[in-house]
Amino acid sequence: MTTTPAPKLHLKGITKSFIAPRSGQQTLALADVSLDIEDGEFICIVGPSGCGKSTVLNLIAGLDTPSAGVLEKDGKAIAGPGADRGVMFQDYALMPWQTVQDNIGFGLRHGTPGKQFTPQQREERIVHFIELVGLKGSEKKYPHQLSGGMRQRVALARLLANGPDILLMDEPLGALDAQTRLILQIELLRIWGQTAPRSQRKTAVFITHDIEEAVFLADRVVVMSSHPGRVRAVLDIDLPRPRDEHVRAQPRFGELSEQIWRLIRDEAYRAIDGSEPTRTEPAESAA
Ligand SMILES: Nc1ncnc2c1ncn2[C@@H]1O[C@H](COP(=O)(O)OP(=O)(O)OP(=O)(O)O)[C@@H](O)[C@H]1O
Repeated sequence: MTTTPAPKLHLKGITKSFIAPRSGQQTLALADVSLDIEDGEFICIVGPSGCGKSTVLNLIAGLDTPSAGVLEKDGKAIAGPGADRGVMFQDYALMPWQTVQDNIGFGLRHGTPGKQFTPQQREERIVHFIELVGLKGSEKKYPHQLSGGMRQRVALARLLANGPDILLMDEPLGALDAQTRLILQIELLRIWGQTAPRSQRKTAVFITHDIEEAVFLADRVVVMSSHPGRVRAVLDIDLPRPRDEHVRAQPRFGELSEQIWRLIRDEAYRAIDGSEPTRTEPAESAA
């Protein structure tokens, strides 16, 4: 009898409550969130503001613990942060007093249990990842000398240099201008390895508010709803890979984007000002 391998990430019935220290008021951020993510999958999570996207990511990163439910990586409970899961945020989180190469090499210098690099290995990795993210020639620059897009390339190189097998990204492109963002979406797929076999790709969990970004990047899009945060739908993005900017012109790209927008628009309107959307077509039930 053959046994099926455990999913890369397994979330079952996850609940997360926050209790305000002073008032004692409880916020139910997540309720009964279940999701399996396979090795090498690119998952995007979208949903209205406050639906718990960052909370899900922080739990997987081990930066917080669930109030209830099962949270496993490779069949083992996630008990805290680890070098096997790298996190990248919107605000670069670079050290301003260090050069590009020193920022990228930071985690390598300090090492992690079971993962130590010799000085030569460190140098080789820094050079490799600087080239991979397209920063050759900027090694000695400081963050203030870089554009926002270049800073996020540094953050991505630092994330990859540490060799995690899961990439956790919380709106990493959210602060960039529209053109830079489109370019970095394409770059991210290249760096992730969309032309490589699935077995060589890293598992990626990517949070975004941008529906088209999610459709462009993802193998599957998880749509969340809020109060409390739940998984409302999981959509397969059946657009072929490798993808480039031309995929946006495909009718299927528009259909998928529209389908996701229909799932979140009522809550998105309410999150802004409590208003209801003006309907231009019959309301659709959740998938
Ligand atoms: N440390 C915390 N203490 C108290 N409440 C929290 C904490 N972190 C998150 N929350 C609450 O949990 C809910 C989910 O927050 P979370 O940041 O995960 O949502 P989100 O979908 O990532 O939001 P956004 O899209 O605005 O970034 C919100 O109601 C938020 O106020």
